[in-house]
Amino acid sequence: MFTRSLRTASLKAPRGQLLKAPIGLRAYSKFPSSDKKKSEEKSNQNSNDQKDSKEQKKSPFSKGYVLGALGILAVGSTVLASVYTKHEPKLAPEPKKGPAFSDKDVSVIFVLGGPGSGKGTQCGKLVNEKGFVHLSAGDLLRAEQVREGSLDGALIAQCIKEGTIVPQEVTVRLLRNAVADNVAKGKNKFLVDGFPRKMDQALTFEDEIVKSAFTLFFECPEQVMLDRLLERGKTSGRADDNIESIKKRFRTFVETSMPVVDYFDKQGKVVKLRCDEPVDTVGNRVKEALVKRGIN
Ligand SMILES: Nc1ncnc2c1ncn2[C@@H]1O[C@H](COP(=O)(O)OP(=O)(O)OP(=O)(O)O)[C@@H](O)[C@H]1O
Ligand SMILES: O=c1ccn([C@@H]2O[C@H](COP(=O)(O)O)[C@@H](O)[C@H]2O)c(=O)[nH]1
Repeated sequence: MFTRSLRTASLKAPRGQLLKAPIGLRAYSKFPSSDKKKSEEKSNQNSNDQKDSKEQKKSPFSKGYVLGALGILAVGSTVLASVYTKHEPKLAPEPKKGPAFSDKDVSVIFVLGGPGSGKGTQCGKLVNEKGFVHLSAGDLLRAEQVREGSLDGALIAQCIKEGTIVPQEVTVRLLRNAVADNVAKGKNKFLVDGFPRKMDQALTFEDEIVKSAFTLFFECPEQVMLDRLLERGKTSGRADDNIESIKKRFRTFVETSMPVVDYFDKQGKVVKLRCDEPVDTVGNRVKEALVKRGIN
């Protein structure tokens, strides 16, 4: 009530004069008026009210009708909604897709080992002697890094320099494309070199591309690898063949990549080879290991 009177206060009028404010406000007006005026006003008010109530009875859009209709609509829509919710079909879980290729048609050997253990060198020999396709994850990343229009170039460059692992989405995508391109050309024997370097990569590759046949693991003392990499760094032009990056790569290898080797080892799928001997000696060991696994 006080609030309503306050609202009328802005309507300035001489003392005793009726304010031309809306009906609701007039009722709360504090300004005095004569009795006659009061009774005239009251009778006007009553006749207005009677008119209103007659009109309300006549019109289908009167307050009562509208409120009633709205109520019916509200109840009806609630009932309908509950019926439809009950019968709404539940979303079926997405079916698991499985690898793109069967390991009966496509043969993948993972080649792992510390940086500088000689993976690339031995893969090169097997390409010439056994007709494998050599896919080096590092080479694919380096090519992507400098590819015009690549969105991942800067990220790849930073990971390589820091010796960290590029997010799997990037590397798995590059490998998936490379495998598919080669399969389309009728090639089906792959050496996947320097991959998987992290557990998520191993799981995604085997879930989405193809299950690996086994892993060749090159064991090599750290000092030997260091000497080889520093020597290679004199001519390789690689951003990570320097002492700072090499130390970081060694740490990543032990902390992040060795768990992958252990994971496959527990499945009996790792062939371990010493590789701190001349290239051809190591090469012969590799070939013997392949023969033992049925690859001639
Ligand atoms: N058995 C070996 N004896 C001596 N030197 C070797 C031997 N194998 C490879 N090398 C040399 O060591 C260096 C590293 O070899 P390679 O590039 O094959 O290693 P990697 O494991 O592929 O390294 P990264 O993981 O860094 O690419 C090369 O300069 C290579 O010529
Ligand atoms: O699966 C991978 C493989 C490589 N990287 C990055 O590339 C460099 C160099 O790899 P090399 O096999 O020695 O050529 C490696 O240190 C990683 O930074 C990767 O992220 N994921």
